[in-house]
Amino acid sequence: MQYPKTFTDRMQRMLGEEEFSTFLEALQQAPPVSIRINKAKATQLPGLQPVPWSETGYYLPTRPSFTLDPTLHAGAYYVQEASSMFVEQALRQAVDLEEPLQVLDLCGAPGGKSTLLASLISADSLLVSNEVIRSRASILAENVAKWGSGNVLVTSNDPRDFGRLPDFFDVMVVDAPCSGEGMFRKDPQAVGEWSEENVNLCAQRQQRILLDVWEALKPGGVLIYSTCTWNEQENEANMAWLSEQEGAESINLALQPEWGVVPSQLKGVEGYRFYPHRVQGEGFFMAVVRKAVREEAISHGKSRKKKYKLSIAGKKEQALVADWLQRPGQYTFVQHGEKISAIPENIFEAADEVYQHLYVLYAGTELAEVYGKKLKPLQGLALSQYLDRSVFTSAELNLEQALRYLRKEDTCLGTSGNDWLLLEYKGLPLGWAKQIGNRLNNYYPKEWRIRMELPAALPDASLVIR
Ligand SMILES: C[S@@+](CC[C@H](N)C(=O)[O-])C[C@H]1O[C@@H](n2cnc3c(N)ncnc32)[C@H](O)[C@@H]1O
Repeated sequence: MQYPKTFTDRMQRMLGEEEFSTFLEALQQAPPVSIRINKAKATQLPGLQPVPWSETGYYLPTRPSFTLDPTLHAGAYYVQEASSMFVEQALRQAVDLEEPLQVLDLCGAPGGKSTLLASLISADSLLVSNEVIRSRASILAENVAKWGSGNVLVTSNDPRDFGRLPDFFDVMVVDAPCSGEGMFRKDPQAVGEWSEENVNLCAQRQQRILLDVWEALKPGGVLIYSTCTWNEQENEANMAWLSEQEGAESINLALQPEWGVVPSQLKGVEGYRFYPHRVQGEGFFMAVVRKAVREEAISHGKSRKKKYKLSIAGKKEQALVADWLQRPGQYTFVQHGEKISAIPENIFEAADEVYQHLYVLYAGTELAEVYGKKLKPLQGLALSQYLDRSVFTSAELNLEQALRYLRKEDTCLGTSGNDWLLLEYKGLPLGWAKQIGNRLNNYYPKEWRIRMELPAALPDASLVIR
């Protein structure tokens, strides 16, 4: 692979002659494959090598066909590049995760950081997972629903819209769009798209994004900034600029030497660099800063609102869905058109505030759609970590049946009746089917279906154990 000369010259200056050659060698190696498991759905994987800075990340010895593993579709794990799991250290070291928090993941799609954040924050915390590009926001909503934590709102707004929520978030993750130098090994197309001019454009865009959302961070709140590129402009220089411009203070993280993470400093702000010859992972940069606390705290409209944007579901509808989730008393059931969703009661006020100002695509746990006097259970419920499975009739599928179901093919299990059936694979719910006599109607969401043709021989590729 040929890399642009301005890029290699800069990396050589940055790393020095000797280290630069090991760096170039590492770029020729196959990228490692890693996953992060959803502890609420799957157990730890003792046979696999852990990602050192993550409690739930593992390396796989080879790349399986993830599409053919129904447990991935069940939200039991997420395929995530190992370096980016380092966000976990920022959360664990710089934030009190026991506290109820309002967290924003600004550049959220496809959902690697969001699903990680959802696993780390407490059940009383709200995660707003945003993605400005609408088509990508739908993929984000799909991955959030599969993860099933129920305390996430997926929004699709431009960063500037967050100015409507001043001093709202305790924590913000800005995993900014960047020039992607750290992805050169994994994605050769990134090499073709790279230019010095694009680096400058990215750096300017990142500054704009940071300024746009800064107002939404509470004084004393924590910003986690990351990119998957190595040039200083998009990384340390942007953080130093933010610190000068807005008085942000650097938060320094404790590093284990064996991790191989390289700390960097510019104008008092510390950053963390990931190089493929030092870590098992792709190129990555992260820095953590705290917004200065103002002398005078500004009141931010905590007074009780008169009119809520969210509508509470009718008593009749609430009674029908109330026992579908474990601990139903902890939720507020809301209705939007035909759809009934559950929002944890403790985050209802904050969720409503988000609804007042942003475009919300997915909220909490989508439970059911009302049709006539009946309810149709929704995919969000099947994948919820809090689904009360004892309420529904379920059926275990074998691998081929599970994959055919996920392809949205018609399925026949030799059952009969007219119930809703929760279809499972290895004890993990995949979705719903409706029995009509001895026929089964497949209710898997059509936008989520597997499009790949099934191979003649199906290997049991499932990675996790329930
Ligand atoms: C590095 S990716 C995010 C990856 C994601 N955080 C994850 O861990 O899966 C950057 C995201 O920023 C979005 N984006 C592009 N332009 C943007 C802009 N002007 N403001 C905010 N986000 C933008 C992209 O669509 C992309 O999804």
